[in-house]
Amino acid sequence: MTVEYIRYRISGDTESFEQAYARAARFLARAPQCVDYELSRCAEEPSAYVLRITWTSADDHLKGFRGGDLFPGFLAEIRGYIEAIEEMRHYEPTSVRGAGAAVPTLYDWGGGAEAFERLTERFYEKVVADDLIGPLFAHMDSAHPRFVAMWLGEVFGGPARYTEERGGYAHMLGHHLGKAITEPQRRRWVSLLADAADDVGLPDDPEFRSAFMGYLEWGTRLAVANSQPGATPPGQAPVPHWGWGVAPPYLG
Ligand code: HEM
Repeated sequence: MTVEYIRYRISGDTESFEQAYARAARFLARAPQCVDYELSRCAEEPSAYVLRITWTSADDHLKGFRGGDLFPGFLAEIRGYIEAIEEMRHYEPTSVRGAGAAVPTLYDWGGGAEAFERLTERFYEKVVADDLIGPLFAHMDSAHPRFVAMWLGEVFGGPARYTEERGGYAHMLGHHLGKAITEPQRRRWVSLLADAADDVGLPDDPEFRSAFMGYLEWGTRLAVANSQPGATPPGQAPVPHWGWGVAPPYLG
């Protein structure tokens, strides 16, 4: 991915400039090389604008988009502003990136470490009593519920305790390899965890529960695939960080 920044200084009619870009943006929206775009206006100096376009790669932009069918229509809309460009360059994103705390993490919303520990305690009480998946956990460590709470906490935006104290993704993966988990077992696992979430009073608002269940659906499908005989999943990978998706809590 590459990020293109185009800085403009518009002398005169800024409204026409914004309207021209609103029309040009229709071509960006249809371009498979374009990840996203945003035109921002300077608050301190309203004649200054920055257009940010994320492209799948610089080559995709320069050869794919510029050489493709959409470019002539795009250019026709904004040709009159080429003289007003002060900078037009590609930037490679660095590893310094992240989200602030304006939106709470699922971990905080869910109630933090204590809530996830209550959840897994209750969950594994149900698991060991279950005829379909109980036998898989017959030899589980008594600290297992706490370890899984640490994993879930880290995934949902809490401290990286599973990585720091337990070995991260590679360790979690090692526990699933060769277990040959079946689809009915996966479903039961998800269903018992959802029941446990109700039992211990995890938030039941639609936003939290849909994000929570989304992760469980994703994670359990991976667990099934990785547990099959002969599966060769990547041995090292980052612990996923799950967010709210398209429906964060409505904060007014
Ligand atoms: C989102 C899905 C899942 C997550 C996040 C998850 C998480 C984990 C973690 C973190 C461990 C290792 C705990 C430790 O450090 O000791 C573990 C072990 C294990 N998991 Fe999962 N798991 C998932 C799905 C499943 C499913 C669907 C099954 C089977 C139905 C399963 C069966 C097991 C078993 C049998 C172990 C080893 C237990 C033992 O210590 O004997 N997991 N899981």
